[in-house]
Amino acid sequence: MIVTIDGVAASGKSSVSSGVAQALGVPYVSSGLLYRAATLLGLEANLDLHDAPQLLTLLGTRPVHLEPLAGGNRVWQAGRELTDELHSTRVDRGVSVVAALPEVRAWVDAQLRALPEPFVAEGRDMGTNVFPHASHKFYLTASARIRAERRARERPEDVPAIEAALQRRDELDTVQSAPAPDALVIDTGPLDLQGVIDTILTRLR
Ligand SMILES: Nc1ncnc2c1ncn2[C@@H]1O[C@H](COP(=O)(O)OP(=O)(O)O)[C@@H](O)[C@H]1O
Ligand SMILES: Nc1ccn([C@H]2C[C@H](O)[C@@H](COP(=O)(O)OP(=O)(O)O)O2)c(=O)n1
Repeated sequence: MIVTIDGVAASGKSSVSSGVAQALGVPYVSSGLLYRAATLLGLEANLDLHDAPQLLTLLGTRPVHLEPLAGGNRVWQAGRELTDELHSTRVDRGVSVVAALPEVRAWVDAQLRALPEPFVAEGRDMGTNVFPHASHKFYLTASARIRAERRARERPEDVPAIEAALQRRDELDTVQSAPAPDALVIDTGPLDLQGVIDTILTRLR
């Protein structure tokens, strides 16, 4: 069984997926972390993030491994854990450029499709492109202001700056961010985290 939870940036995908996965007793898979890891390694190597061949060569020589756990995903590059460095502002700024490269998307998709079922997969195109055969699909939304207010509780930046960065990323990610036609779209604005998790679990049962 595969459950997909897609949605815009900071809509609650990873928190909701973790809650749903724990209730189901299965791992969740955070696909965005692989795009973030590719971005971090590219930045550290001083690569032009638009340069797909160079990035793919780098990822070939420094393989990245995603560890999907129900409580939280971890990302490794050989013996080095990258997880804590993947949500920095510089990775946020670069990741949409890297995620727009078809070669990088193919690199991510191959890793995701090799994972053993069952799991909950979250990202942008889990229900449309990567797992179109998934049994249950969800798509999370909320206004940019509400999402920025939620993120501001995690980061030392003010709400207008986060809101502007989220809107910029929404625009850059539009191509791969459409909901699957068979996805249930949930406006998370009026709901708390548990409310979103319960909406999904009710639908699954
Ligand atoms: N429905 C909700 N109500 C309130 N806060 C939420 C809700 N969903 C998510 N959050 C909070 O918003 C922040 C962003 O959620 P996160 O799961 O990281 O989103 P994403 O994976 O889509 O970027 C987190 O601090 C999370 O706890
Ligand atoms: N399946 C996916 C997952 C993420 N991406 C892109 C889009 C986002 O800008 C980045 C980071 O995704 P991530 O889900 O970690 O980002 P947010 O938590 O939503 O801010 O990767 C994608 O294109 N396709």
